[in-house]
Amino acid sequence: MAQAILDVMPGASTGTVQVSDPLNFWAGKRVEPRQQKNAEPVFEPATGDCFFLLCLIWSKRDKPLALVEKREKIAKLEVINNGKSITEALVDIDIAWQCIEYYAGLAGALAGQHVQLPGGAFAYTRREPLGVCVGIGAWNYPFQIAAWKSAPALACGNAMVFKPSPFTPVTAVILAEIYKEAGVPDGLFCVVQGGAETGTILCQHPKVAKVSFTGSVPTGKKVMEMSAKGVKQVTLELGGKSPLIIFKDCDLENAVRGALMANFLTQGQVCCNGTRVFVQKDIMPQFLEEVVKRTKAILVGDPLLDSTRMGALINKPHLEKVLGFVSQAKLQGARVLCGGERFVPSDPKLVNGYFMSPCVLDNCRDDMTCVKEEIFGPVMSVLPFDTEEEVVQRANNTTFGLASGVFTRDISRAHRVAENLEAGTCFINNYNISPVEVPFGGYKMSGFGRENGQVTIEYYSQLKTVVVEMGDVDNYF
Ligand SMILES: NC(=O)C1=CN([C@@H]2O[C@H](COP(=O)(O)OP(=O)(O)OC[C@H]3O[C@@H](n4cnc5c(N)ncnc54)[C@H](O)[C@@H]3O)[C@@H](O)[C@H]2O)C=CC1
Ligand SMILES: NCCCC(=O)O
Repeated sequence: MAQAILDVMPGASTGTVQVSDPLNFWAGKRVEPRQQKNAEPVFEPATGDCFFLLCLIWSKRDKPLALVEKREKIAKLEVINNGKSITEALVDIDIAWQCIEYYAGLAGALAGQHVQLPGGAFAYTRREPLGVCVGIGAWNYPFQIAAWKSAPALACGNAMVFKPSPFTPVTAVILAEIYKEAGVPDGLFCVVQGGAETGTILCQHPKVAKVSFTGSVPTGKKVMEMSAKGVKQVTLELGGKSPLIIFKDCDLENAVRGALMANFLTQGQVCCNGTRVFVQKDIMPQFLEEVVKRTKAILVGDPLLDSTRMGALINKPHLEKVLGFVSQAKLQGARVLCGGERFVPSDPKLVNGYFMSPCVLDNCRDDMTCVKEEIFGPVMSVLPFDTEEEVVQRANNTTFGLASGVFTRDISRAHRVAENLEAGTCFINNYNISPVEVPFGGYKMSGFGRENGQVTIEYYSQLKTVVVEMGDVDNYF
């Protein structure tokens, strides 16, 4: 069971862990897939070695041990599977735990409304579950995404079948076991492994009432299309190309920190990253000097070491894709101020890992591919601007709308810019913090629906109106 995986962890170091336990969770226990075919290797990003064989087809039809106690072990597994640094993985597990606590608390606060009607009649509303919800996760925050989707779903009385990304199948099943230990009835939270085919089966299943998806825009469109056929509700957390606007009156030190937070968490593989960094021309030289100095100082390497600040990208094709964006940016006239190359750590066991040096691009223009498309890697594009009006117009000139940020000491400007930016979140004088109390989700092609915050209850429940007559029926016939 989970212990089997978790018990190997105390002595674990990068390159030593092999996972052999089944990773599907059905009817209260780990189970092997019914058809053991199409096994695909899952690679450890830091070493490039296979550490698990995942069967992609699932044909099944038909006193709590706190998460906080398992925190470090889950974080280590997350690192081995995803490649992010242990420092970040621990934060991710904490956020997952806070999310579960938050919605467990909100469960008892679900309430309807009482409406008085003429003649003593009245009506009330009830929040009821939707039924079976499907969660489809991405590989950048495997455990956290499973928690963000399942916690509100279960709090509202639904069941959830969760499908992790086939690149990061390892930790969702541990969440299932934690729920079981906490008393969640068998079958209420299941984990099904697989890729597009499994995701399609889940989205098309007639007994599924809702799909909550995190991933790319093209796949999100397919999920929406399939769900539409069954009139299923959908939450879509898709990609982004978010603007971060830095005005000359900012606290420069904080703005630089914010730009790093906006670009380099999880090796830059974060949907809400502020990858278009607009800097007011007057402070461009100081900003670039400081941001480059700090970017060069980011320690890339073994993600299980406490000192490491940036680990490995998710897989080889993705690393090549990100490096390809940098090459294309150069061809289109961008200047690489630092990084943007494959990085080979000195530790021999990491030579085949998917590491790259974090990159800052200068001389960028709005029409460049690196400025228009989601790179999903550690690549920051810096763009100069003159006026507030101009920068807001340029910031909004994108089909995405997930997040945005502004650094300024002018409080009126900060709120005006926040109002005018077309994005689901605007950070003022910070970036990429994820308090569970705060709704998270997109505008435009970054999706719709929300995760986190009280409002998410509305996306995992339906409202029933009960009308009560206290007198005689008024009969027209
Ligand atoms: N919004 C975000 O947080 C994320 C965005 N991305 C973006 O997407 C790009 C591609 O990454 P992928 O992992 O291939 O993303 P993807 O969007 O294809 O996959 C996300 C999830 O959807 C599942 N899936 C794939 N095809 C499906 C289908 N037809 N029906 C139902 N489920 C399906 C996958 O198995 C995975 O669990 C990345 O390079 C990045 O730009 C990737 C991960 C997270
Ligand atoms: N902690 C932020 C998660 C955002 C994302 O899913 O990419």
